[in-house]
Amino acid sequence: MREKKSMMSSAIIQKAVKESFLKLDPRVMVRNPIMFIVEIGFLITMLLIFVPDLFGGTVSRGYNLVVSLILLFTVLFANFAEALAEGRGKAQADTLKKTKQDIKANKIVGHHSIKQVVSSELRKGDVVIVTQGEMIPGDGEVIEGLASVDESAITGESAPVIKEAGGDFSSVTGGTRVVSDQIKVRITSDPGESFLDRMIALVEGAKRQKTPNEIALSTVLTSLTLIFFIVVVTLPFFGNYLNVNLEIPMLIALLVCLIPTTIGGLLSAIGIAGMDRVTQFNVLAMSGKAVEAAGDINTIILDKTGTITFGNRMASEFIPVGGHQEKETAAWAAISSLQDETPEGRSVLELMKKQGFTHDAAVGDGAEFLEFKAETRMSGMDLKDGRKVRKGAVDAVKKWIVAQGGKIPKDLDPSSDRIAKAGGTPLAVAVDQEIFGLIYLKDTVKPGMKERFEQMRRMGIKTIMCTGDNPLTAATIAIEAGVDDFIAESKPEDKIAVIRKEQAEGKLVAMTGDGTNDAPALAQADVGIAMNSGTVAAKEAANMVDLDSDPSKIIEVVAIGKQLLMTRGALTTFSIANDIAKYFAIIPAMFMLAIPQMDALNIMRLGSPNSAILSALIFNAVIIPLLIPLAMKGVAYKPMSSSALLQRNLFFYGLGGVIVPFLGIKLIDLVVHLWV
Ligand SMILES: Nc1ncnc2c1ncn2[C@@H]1O[C@H](COP(=O)(O)OP(=O)(O)OP(=O)(O)O)[C@@H](O)[C@H]1O
Ligand SMILES: [K+]
Ligand SMILES: [Mg+2]
Repeated sequence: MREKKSMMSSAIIQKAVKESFLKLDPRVMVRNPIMFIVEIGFLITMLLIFVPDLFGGTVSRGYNLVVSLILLFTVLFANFAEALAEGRGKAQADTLKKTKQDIKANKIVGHHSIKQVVSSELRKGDVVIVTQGEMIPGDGEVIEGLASVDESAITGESAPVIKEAGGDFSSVTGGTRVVSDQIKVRITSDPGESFLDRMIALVEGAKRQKTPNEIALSTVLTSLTLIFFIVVVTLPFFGNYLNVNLEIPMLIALLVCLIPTTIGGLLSAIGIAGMDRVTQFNVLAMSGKAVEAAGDINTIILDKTGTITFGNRMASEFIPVGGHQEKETAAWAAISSLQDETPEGRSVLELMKKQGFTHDAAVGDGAEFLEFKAETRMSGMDLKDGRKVRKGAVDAVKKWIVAQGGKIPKDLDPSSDRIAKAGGTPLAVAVDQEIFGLIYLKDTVKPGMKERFEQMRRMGIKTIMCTGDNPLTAATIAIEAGVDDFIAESKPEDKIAVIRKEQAEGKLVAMTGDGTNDAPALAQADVGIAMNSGTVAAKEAANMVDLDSDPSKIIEVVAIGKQLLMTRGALTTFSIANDIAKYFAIIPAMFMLAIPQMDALNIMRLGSPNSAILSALIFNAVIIPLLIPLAMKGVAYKPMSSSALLQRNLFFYGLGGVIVPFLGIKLIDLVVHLWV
């Protein structure tokens, strides 16, 4: 995916040329009513080449030939724009399809036996073992072990990433390769529904649907076309009344010049290219609608761990409280983590070993494990002898202790505040009614966050950090990262509540997250961006997946969305403004053909009525390919408020749209007039 910087290869261009002819098929053309009318115009004038007086006209075969050729090229240019925009995605899809071969899989059957199957036989729920050097046969979740995985086939990033059971780094993608160790993976998708399948369909544009914005604009443009059609069709009656004979090819030329062919020809290319820019950015957008919504976002919700910080929260210190000893704190912390497969849990056991502490190994026998839940914000063990061991967020453990009639040691809060003020996460360790101490989980803010959030502020976007962590840690990280606001101790439902509240105020909300606990909020947000490193649940709930797992990339996604909306707006403005000049070229010419005394109307001083009409028509055709680069690359975007941008663009493309064709038509006429 990453080898895609070169904008257009000659292979893509060749293919697009071929496609532009194939798209002439009327069954394809009707989907674009504006260009379909041009195609009909082409067919009628072509007919007139052979039977010039079919409608009683006097226009020569040669003139009809020229008009019909210009119309043909107008349609071909529009088709070419669309085919070119589709081209890169199709080429990428071909590369991805090569990745998607049948992979050998070691499926676990029964209790311990392993059966070799091919990846296409795997179903949701199957468990496979993948060892160093092997390809992961399907999308899934690591349920046991830890391995480094080369995901370059999907993300283009060559550095391997660590995948491990439990926590937010457990999801693996089919078609990627394990480069060290061994993992047990539970398959989460049926054949044909994998991430790679979805990705292929996306870049191929197979499932491309028009966005609501696009549909609205198409409707307006089609209505405009209909109005012009009615005007042009009724013109001959006026002509009759004035005793002026208006020729059919001239009327067709007039109609084609008046209807918004520029935007009509480029509209779908703009949309496809916008989606493509997002993909080039290593973000998979499930719909164009999401990309456009990103362009209008007012608020962004981010989670803290793994999004703003690196998220590899490691235990770094045991801090005893209430007169206990460090070794007791370490031992109970370890016991609470014996079966805790989260990175946090495992780091507790590692720290205990590193610091030379031990715990009574027999304590864990026959104990019942309570896995970490975002709702309880605790994990632990119910021991066989009835004792309950817990570790978790300090406020959660405090509540648990109080509920059992226990007391909170005086030195707990000062110690936990010290950790929190340093940006760390304190976990309290408790047994029954007693708190033994704290675990200091360290985490670091990713570099460059402050600048990025500052950029968002300039775009007029508010950033809110939502974390399950305590208010003090949250405040420290919020200040360090430079977010506008934060919400601490938030459970999954609180994240949704924040989003709903913003939405109720009429705001469009984006959310980035990686955890299973983020999934509901990702679904509720107008734009939900999941990290590729995140859990399967998060990725399924979101409408975009960032393959690089870089949450700050949301800025670029917003910028691309804005750029897409702006490009469409700018070219629509340009297209409609354009028609004014054509009007001044064609209308006088038509009447001058019939009433030579109307020469005063020829304000553009064009060579002859016939050359004026051809020049306007040629300009109308060539402006489409000339604008293809702009449609594909998008108009320039700088972070500033939407209204300032809108004014700037209206001025630039509106005025430009009026002036450019006057110059263009005049120039073309200087040449065309030599022959006509
Ligand atoms: N394995 C664990 N055992 C016990 N408690 C934990 C464990 N992991 C995290 N916690 C506690 O639960 C809180 C919420 O953790 P979680 O990872 O769900 O946060 P979150 O809502 O995703 O927010 P963020 O990811 O932004 O920190 C943590 O701040 C921590 O205090
Ligand atoms: K036009
Ligand atoms: Mg999280």
